[in-house]
Amino acid sequence: MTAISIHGLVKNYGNFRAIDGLDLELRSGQIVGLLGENGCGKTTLLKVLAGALTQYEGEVAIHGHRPGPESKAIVSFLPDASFLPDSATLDACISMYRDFFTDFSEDHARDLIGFFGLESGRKLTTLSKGMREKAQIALAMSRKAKVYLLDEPISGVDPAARDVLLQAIIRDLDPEALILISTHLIHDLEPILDAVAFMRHGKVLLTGEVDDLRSERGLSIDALFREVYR
Ligand SMILES: Nc1ncnc2c1ncn2[C@@H]1O[C@H](COP(=O)(O)OP(=O)(O)OP(=O)(O)O)[C@@H](O)[C@H]1O
Repeated sequence: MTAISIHGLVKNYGNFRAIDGLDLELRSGQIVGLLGENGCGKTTLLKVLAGALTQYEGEVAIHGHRPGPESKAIVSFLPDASFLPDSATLDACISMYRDFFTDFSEDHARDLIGFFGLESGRKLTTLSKGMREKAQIALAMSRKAKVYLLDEPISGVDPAARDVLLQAIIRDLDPEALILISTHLIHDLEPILDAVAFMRHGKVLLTGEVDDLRSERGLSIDALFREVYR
């Protein structure tokens, strides 16, 4: 089933074209890595899909809905910048999510927060970057969404903890959900990815299932990335 369908997407910031006629079709039930160099448009694309950027041209559909209230109800978006109020405790953040999102499971969030070793009474200001990322992931993944858009979710997490964190992301995941995850940490993400979309200059350069790409090219996705962008 098609989860995301994009045709001819163009997004300009003033005179600068950040997304330049992008086409992409992604089906449900897979974890897709959105990969590409700095500034190629990954965050911009995720923001359009999340409904956070509304001025664009082209066709964008998420389970048949243009980005807007109906799509936001089924999309869990984890932006790259911190979006939670600094002075709030994790308990307060959990309450906010409970109030905002009918598909949010407080039990699941508390379970993940405990699993990550975070105390829910702590204020966000007292958390390190990596701890904060873990908290944000716990909240975003505790919605029963159809589509998860995760923008660089583990960039601040230490290498030893990344694996555990990734396993926690996919634990209890609805097999019909789509996760689109932008990252530069390809080597770390590769074990959980089903497919990838490589971007360059606001377009999709290459897409495919990771197993197909690895056998066709005889390279890991990490090595393929280095070759493509050399
Ligand atoms: N608000 C903005 N105003 C003007 N230009 C912007 C704005 N946001 C992004 N851009 C430009 O659009 C292009 C795409 O940016 P974007 O953040 O989508 O890239 P990215 O692929 O996520 O990069 P990175 O890997 O560094 O996070 C960049 O050239 C960036 O400078």
